[in-house]
Amino acid sequence: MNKLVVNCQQIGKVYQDGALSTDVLNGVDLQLEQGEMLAIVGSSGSGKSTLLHILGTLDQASSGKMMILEQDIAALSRKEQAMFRNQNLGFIYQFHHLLMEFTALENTAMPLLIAGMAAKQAHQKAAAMLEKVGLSHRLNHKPSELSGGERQRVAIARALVNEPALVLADEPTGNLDKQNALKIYQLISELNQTLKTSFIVVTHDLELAAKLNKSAYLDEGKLKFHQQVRSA
Ligand SMILES: Nc1ncnc2c1ncn2[C@@H]1O[C@H](COP(=O)(O)OP(=O)(O)OP(=O)(O)O)[C@@H](O)[C@H]1O
Repeated sequence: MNKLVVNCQQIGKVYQDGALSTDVLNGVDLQLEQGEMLAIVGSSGSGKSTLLHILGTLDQASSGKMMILEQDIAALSRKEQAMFRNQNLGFIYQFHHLLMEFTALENTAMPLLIAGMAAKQAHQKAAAMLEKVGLSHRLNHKPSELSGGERQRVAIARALVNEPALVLADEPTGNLDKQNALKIYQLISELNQTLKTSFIVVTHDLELAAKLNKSAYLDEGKLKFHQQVRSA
């Protein structure tokens, strides 16, 4: 068995707002091996984004145990968690969240600069990653000068530039037409094959979900797995 990138046991999440308490997750178990790609589907409000935020160490579970890359996340301070995120995790959102005043190259280099890499080396790595996503001819374009699909590819390049072991994607194709959505899937799949990156993808797109190694749906606060559709 490959290394476990995610190992969660009985994750629970209750949002508490004064007297109002909302039970969202209620015993999520999840194991993901290095290089696996998991799709999570589920109805609106079932807790998909909540789970993704917890897995991304951006929010805390109310109960349960979570190991990411064999690290007990609860044992880390907030500062250590931020460093852990920067070094090990990548994030892709439905809306790209690129910085509008910066070019594709500068946006992509950002995680490396934050990690302390020298600007020249960071820009070289960013350019190489933008080439992988087919954008070497758009390095100096700002987000407003790129198409929707191109912006999403920059966001993917930025998520992958520091070679994270795990990428968490929230509706990565939700904002794209069918053709661009397919291109994004192909890109994710290629990067998964070449870099052995693991992906957890929250999506409403059942066609996309069916293409990944594993898929599960969130229901009544628990993850229920569909039969594995293809091996890693
Ligand atoms: N900060 C919060 N405080 C209280 N309740 C919250 C909070 N954040 C989310 N919720 C509730 O938790 C539930 C799950 O929300 P979440 O955003 O995780 O669902 P989702 O499955 O991602 O939905 P969608 O597919 O519509 O994006 C919802 O009922 C939501 O109202």
